[in-house]
Amino acid sequence: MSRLIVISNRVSRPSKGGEQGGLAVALAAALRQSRGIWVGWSGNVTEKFTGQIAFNEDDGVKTATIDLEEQDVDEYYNGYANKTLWPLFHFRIDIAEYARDFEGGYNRVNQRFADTVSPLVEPDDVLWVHDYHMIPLGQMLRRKGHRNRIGFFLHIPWPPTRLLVSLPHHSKLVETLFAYDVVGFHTEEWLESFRHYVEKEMGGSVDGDHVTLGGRTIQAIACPIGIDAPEFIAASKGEAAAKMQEQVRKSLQDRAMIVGVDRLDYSKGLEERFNGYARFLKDNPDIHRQVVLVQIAPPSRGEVESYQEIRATLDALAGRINGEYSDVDWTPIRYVNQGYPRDQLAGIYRAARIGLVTPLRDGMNLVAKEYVAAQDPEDPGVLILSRFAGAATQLKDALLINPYSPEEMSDAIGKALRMPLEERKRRWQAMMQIIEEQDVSWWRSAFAMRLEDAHKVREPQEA
Ligand SMILES: O=P(O)(O)OC[C@H]1O[C@H](O[C@H]2O[C@H](CO)[C@@H](O)[C@H](O)[C@H]2O)[C@H](O)[C@@H](O)[C@@H]1O
Ligand SMILES: O=c1ccn([C@@H]2O[C@H](COP(=O)(O)OP(=O)(O)O)[C@@H](O)[C@H]2O)c(=O)[nH]1
Repeated sequence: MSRLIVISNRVSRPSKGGEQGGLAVALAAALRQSRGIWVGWSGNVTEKFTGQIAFNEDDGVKTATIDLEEQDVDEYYNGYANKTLWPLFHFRIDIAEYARDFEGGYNRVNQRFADTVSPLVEPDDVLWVHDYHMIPLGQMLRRKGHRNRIGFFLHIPWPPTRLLVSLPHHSKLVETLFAYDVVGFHTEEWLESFRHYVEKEMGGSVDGDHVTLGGRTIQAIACPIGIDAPEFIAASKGEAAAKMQEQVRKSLQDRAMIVGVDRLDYSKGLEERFNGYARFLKDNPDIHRQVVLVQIAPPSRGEVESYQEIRATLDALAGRINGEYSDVDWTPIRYVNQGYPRDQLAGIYRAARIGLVTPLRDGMNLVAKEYVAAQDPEDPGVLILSRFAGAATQLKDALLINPYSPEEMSDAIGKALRMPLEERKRRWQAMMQIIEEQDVSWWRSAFAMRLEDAHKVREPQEA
């Protein structure tokens, strides 16, 4: 087995236990098996960039991290990644910011990562680069002479061509993807948009999974990420989950709970969700005191203005809805700005009659899969899912809705609350089958196999 080098903005530490995402779990297993290494930003800011690499080993996973300067964080992470690419790739060109400094900082930090990774790379290593923070990294590594297999996975949507062209130097950025051997997306829709851009905007060609530009052929594939299903099912039956479930149930006093769990991000559609729920309250005065929406929304990317704005909007909206509908002994929305470890989240999901997952646009959305996996098979809750989440392409037995429509959301909540046990079980079983079949290990192996094959394509190209 070749050694795996994973490179991503954030590096997860396995010993943090309950706070780990499925991605971290899957990659940690592969890194352990191959005695690989995970490279990324430490999350720390240093006065002057030194390039010094901090090596650590955490539960058998080796990590190599670097500190960044304040200007790097401003221009690369807060700037180009989260003020430019994130909104644009989530179709929000109205709030995307285009500044030369951001682009410069993004390229500078990617070059810092290339300089960090390069001396660690051995000829047989397989490299796997993750997400929109690191798009040009592969090209920078090729320029340093590395001929290894290098894959790239985009965890967020790929926007339609007519939106992508609003990015200054868009083709320069997209061209860098042709340094990779395999480029992965969560869904066929994002893949299709990528192919469309390459054909229409750059004059490239597409032949099945092979996409060619200027004599370079890469494999571009759709490969949806999954969760660590066995681990999550076990967590939902574990002690921490049971304790949390009991605590939540007691507080509900027999009311049906609707749960939302999202980073506090405008792409997650929280404003529209609150409005949809308010519409449900307006349409169903008889059910008022029988439901509670628990919205868990840990703050995210707080240095970015659009995130400060959505936070203020939601504070006001939750207050307004609660003010309008609350009674002395009932509050319709519990709005919680703190995060929970995943083993406790599993208990919260299990206590909820409805999982309300309504992003306006989302690469995948793992919360939707976790909600389903945490349910009691004998009495499962109902998932209401935005048709604009990547997860909707797999979880077709959820109640799929348009998150922009308060009426659709209101109707779906009513339908979910009334749904007979047999239908709930049937829908849950169908979703669970996919979640278990296409779990995170499946995702990792499927991508790794493509990367293995890709090398056979790459060699003749370079001969
Ligand atoms: O690192 P942050 O800036 O705090 O953001 C957290 C992560 O958010 C994004 O997640 C995406 O990846 C998920 C897994 O594939 C997917 O389910 C979800 O739809 C995406 O939004 C981001 O892409 C990650 O890089 C961030 O670490
Ligand atoms: O309080 C929280 C809220 C979320 N999460 C985890 O954060 C991830 C969110 O992933 P998702 O794909 O839904 O969205 P993203 O935030 O990556 O865009 C999921 O694994 C959640 O279990 C968590 O551990 N604690």
